[in-house]
Amino acid sequence: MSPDTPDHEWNAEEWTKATGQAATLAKALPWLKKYHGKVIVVKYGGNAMTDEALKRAFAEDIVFLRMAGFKPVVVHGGGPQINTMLDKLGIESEFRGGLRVTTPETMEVVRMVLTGQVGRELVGLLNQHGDLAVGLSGEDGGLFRAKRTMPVIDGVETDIGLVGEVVGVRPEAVQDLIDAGRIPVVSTVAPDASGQVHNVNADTAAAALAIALGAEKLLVLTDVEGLYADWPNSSDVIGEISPEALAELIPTLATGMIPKMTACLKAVQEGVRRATVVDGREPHSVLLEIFTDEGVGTQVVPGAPTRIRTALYATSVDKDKP
Ligand SMILES: Nc1ncnc2c1ncn2[C@@H]1O[C@H](COP(=O)(O)OP(=O)(O)O)[C@@H](O)[C@H]1O
Ligand SMILES: CC(=O)N[C@@H](CCC(=O)OP(=O)(O)O)C(=O)O
Repeated sequence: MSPDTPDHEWNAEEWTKATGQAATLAKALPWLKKYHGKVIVVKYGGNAMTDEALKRAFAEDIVFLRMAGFKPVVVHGGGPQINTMLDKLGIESEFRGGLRVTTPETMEVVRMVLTGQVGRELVGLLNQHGDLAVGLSGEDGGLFRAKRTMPVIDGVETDIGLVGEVVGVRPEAVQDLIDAGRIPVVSTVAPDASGQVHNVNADTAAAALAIALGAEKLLVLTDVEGLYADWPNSSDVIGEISPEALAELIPTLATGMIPKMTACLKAVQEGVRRATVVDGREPHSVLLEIFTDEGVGTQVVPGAPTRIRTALYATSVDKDKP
């Protein structure tokens, strides 16, 4: 049934369903009160955005949050989509320390795919629910200022090309959209002081924006259940962890989890109340995370003792959920 369905006689099944829905809505009240008017930055990851049904569910969640009085801001990645385009063009690409080695040629593709393809698609999906989304990139309105980064890989500072870290944020353009009731959708290419555009990991950019906006929460979608305590040997998930304990763990992490957890750590260290990594393969994972006590994924919260739980899915360390 929808708001447009004409009134009619209930049957027993419909009545049970409707009372269940009313109970679910009533249970959401504490979270609606907690987050009403608050900014939540949601980082939508490349691997969690390759399935059509998941994409539509994500768009519904974000529009739901906005309609419920929250202020969601979407920062998107697009690693898999960049890989596909680089493959088509016959350009080789490698990752070091979870970051893409970015030549000037690769940079052109990154910018085209993130801002011209992935961002556009996301805006289109969100706008099927009422034209609230507006896309912008780190180049717009001086949103991000990047500085070339030299990550430490195996103990050595390494040149990986046009890869930047965010050293400055002017959140006004995003704040204006929020104030106008819109949903900003941000892609994460960013110029340095000379105007040279750099490739910025989307988790890193999402954290920088969450800090600059004074967000209540940073929510990062990924393609695993959370941060595994002993990846890839066990599927035990860290449910909750303090920034101090996470800082100790980061040097032991691998691949994409390095920038992701570093971003969560920085966000919480710099004023975001909590940062959570959730499984974007789960439909409606954003609503699940926000409207449940139990919590899903891995939360970084100041003062939290490390809490480890067994995985919800038996084969979590595999990429594919059963
Ligand atoms: N301790 C860990 N816990 C969970 N995943 C880990 C861990 N260490 C490395 N990984 C890897 O990091 C990946 C997530 O990073 P990435 O692929 O960059 O995510 P996304 O594309 O969603 O931004 C996981 O799929 C997993 O292969
Ligand atoms: C420097 C760097 O690695 N940039 C990323 C930017 C996109 C991104 O972060 O996408 P996901 O969130 O989907 O991984 C890249 O080129 O893939």
